[in-house]
Amino acid sequence: MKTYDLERFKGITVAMYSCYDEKGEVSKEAAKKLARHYANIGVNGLYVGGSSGEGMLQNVEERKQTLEAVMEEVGQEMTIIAHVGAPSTRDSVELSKHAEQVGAHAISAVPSIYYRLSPQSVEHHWQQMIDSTSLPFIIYHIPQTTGFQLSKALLTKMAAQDKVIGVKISAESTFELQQFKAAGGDDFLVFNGPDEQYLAGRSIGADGGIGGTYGVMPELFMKIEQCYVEGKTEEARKWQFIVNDLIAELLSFPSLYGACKQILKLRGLNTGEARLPFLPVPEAEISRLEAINEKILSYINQAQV
Ligand SMILES: CC(=O)N[C@@H]([C@@H](O)[C@H](O)[C@H](O)CO)[C@@H](O)CC(=O)C(=O)O
Repeated sequence: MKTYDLERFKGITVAMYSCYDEKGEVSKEAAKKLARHYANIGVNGLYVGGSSGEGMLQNVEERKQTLEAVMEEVGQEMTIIAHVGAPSTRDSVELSKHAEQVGAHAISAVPSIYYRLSPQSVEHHWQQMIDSTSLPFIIYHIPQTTGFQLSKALLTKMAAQDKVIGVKISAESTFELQQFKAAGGDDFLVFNGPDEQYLAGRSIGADGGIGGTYGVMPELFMKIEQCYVEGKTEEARKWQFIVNDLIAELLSFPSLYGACKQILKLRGLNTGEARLPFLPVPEAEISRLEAINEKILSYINQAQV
């Protein structure tokens, strides 16, 4: 049995978008406002500095500032997972130590990116972070961006450590999710990554989900979760299908992050532009996005979680 409190990580965790000012610099103020918004809705946790959080497009200092803002605002109310993965092990360890200093509840990391690494290198990279703090560690498996295919053998080896409490799987295979859950065992958490298959992930063994599009409609994912827990399968499917149509529309913009951040802006939560190379919503497409925002708000109203 793991010695960490695993319950606190279950449920809906928003992969929080980055927050910048008008000059494109990290805005602690905007990050606090956004984090507060999610806390007020009743979201369980935040995943800070991951893919949606553009951690890989920020330097170490910017990543620290973002995490500090979130911890200062909601660190006592929500479960905060700090994504500390960086191309170099050195930066990843520095971010891990910082996450512990500011009180994050767990650290998480992708394998190092750009270079094609051996499983031994990735294991060593992760182990350096794990050994640098007393925090629990969540593996972030996203092979479509990192190019690293995590094997069941390496997952099983890592999961044997008390500190390695789970894996966030953004690969689109529920088979793999189920296999990783089986390999990790009952006291090993599996987080669904693809938002389009939250319900499928839960049904096949995920303990919760971490997702980027949750950021503009956490209430709808909380609704799916509520229906799932209450055994209302048909209703859960209905909401998942609604969410999927919305995600399909969001994915039709030049960048998903740009579209989601523009939606937040329409709601008075100005998080700045997505950082380049992620493109903002073109001026000519703003009215289409406004219509999508209205649709999402109307579904949120109907969901009433
Ligand atoms: C490949 C990818 O970026 N997947 C996203 C999803 O939230 C994704 O944006 C969503 O399912 C829409 O396709 C998450 O799994 C990533 C995530 O949670 C993160 O921001 O770290």
